[in-house]
Amino acid sequence: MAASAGGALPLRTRARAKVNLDLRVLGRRPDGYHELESLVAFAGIGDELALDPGPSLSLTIAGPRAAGLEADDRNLVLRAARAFGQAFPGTHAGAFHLTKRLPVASGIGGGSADAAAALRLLARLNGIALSDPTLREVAAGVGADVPVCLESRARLMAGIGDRLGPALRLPSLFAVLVNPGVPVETVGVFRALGLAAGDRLLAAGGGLPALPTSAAELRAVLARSGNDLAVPAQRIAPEIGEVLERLAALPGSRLVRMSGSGATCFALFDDCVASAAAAKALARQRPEWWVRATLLR
Ligand SMILES: C[C@](O)(CO)[C@H](O)COP(=O)(O)OP(=O)(O)OC[C@H]1O[C@@H](n2ccc(N)nc2=O)[C@H](O)[C@@H]1O
Ligand SMILES: Nc1ncnc2c1ncn2[C@@H]1O[C@H](COP(=O)(O)OP(=O)(O)OP(=O)(O)O)[C@@H](O)[C@H]1O
Repeated sequence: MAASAGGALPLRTRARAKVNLDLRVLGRRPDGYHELESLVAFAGIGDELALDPGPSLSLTIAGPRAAGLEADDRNLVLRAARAFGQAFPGTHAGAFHLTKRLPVASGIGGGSADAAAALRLLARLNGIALSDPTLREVAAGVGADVPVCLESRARLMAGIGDRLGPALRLPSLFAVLVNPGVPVETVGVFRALGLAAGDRLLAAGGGLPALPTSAAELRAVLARSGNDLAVPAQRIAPEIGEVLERLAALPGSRLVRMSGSGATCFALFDDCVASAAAAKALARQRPEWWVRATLLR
């Protein structure tokens, strides 16, 4: 991208994929939203967002996953930027350019990561701290996953995504992420869970007993939990069943799970040699699927 009219180079940030390492649904609030508890990590892969500071707000989109994603007012980058402008009157914006690499509506929060990336760039441009309470409110107003994506650090997420624990230094996990190419809308998966508003099922488990010091220890902790949205998501997208089966059958696959509301699933491996070989083998089996080896941390 060329330098902006004022000579300043565009600001850039990576919008990393969010992965729910586990996810418990505790109940449904009277307003219809679901109370969750989830250990969230972030992948090395993601979209990229650039901001060329200037007088008017705009968005262009390119990249391998841009097809079908409109740069209109519904786009989460523009929604986040408008909400920022309303919360911080008189601040500067400019021309955003999004390179879309993550599959859309896939349970790894691509749109939320893009919205959070827009807020990070606007905060940097206008000298606002990421810890600013108004910025956090803006993030929560754009979407449930946006607050955790603001810093994109591993942490426990609770409430409807608005209660965040401290950033965690998790052991790095060697993962393969797989999406079968079926978009799954989050709202439908929560609906398929079938809870009535006001249903309160479980008390919060309180998260990790102690911070695991090795990937094997973390995997052992994760093996005791799951993703409560996997069963309703499979009713909507039965392909998820095949993704989980194929991931589990790969040599060296240690733990297999769906992220968020699906359909992206992940498998964990001992090292990058095993995860790279597994990704290659699965891409050969199912060339039309989105398959990526990456580090989660
Ligand atoms: C499933 C997760 O991805 C886990 O990280 C998130 O909870 C979903 O986050 P998100 O995609 O940012 O969700 P939003 O765009 O805010 O909400 C989409 C819809 O999902 C439902 N929703 C979302 C979050 C939540 N805790 N309870 C809900 O019931 C609501 O019907 C909402 O209208
Ligand atoms: N920049 C964007 N990138 C992706 N989706 C966007 C964007 N802007 C708006 N959307 C819309 O937001 C919806 C959710 O997309 P997203 O890719 O964030 O889903 P997701 O990965 O399932 O999210 P989550 O894991 O947070 O539930 C889609 O219907 C999509 O059309």
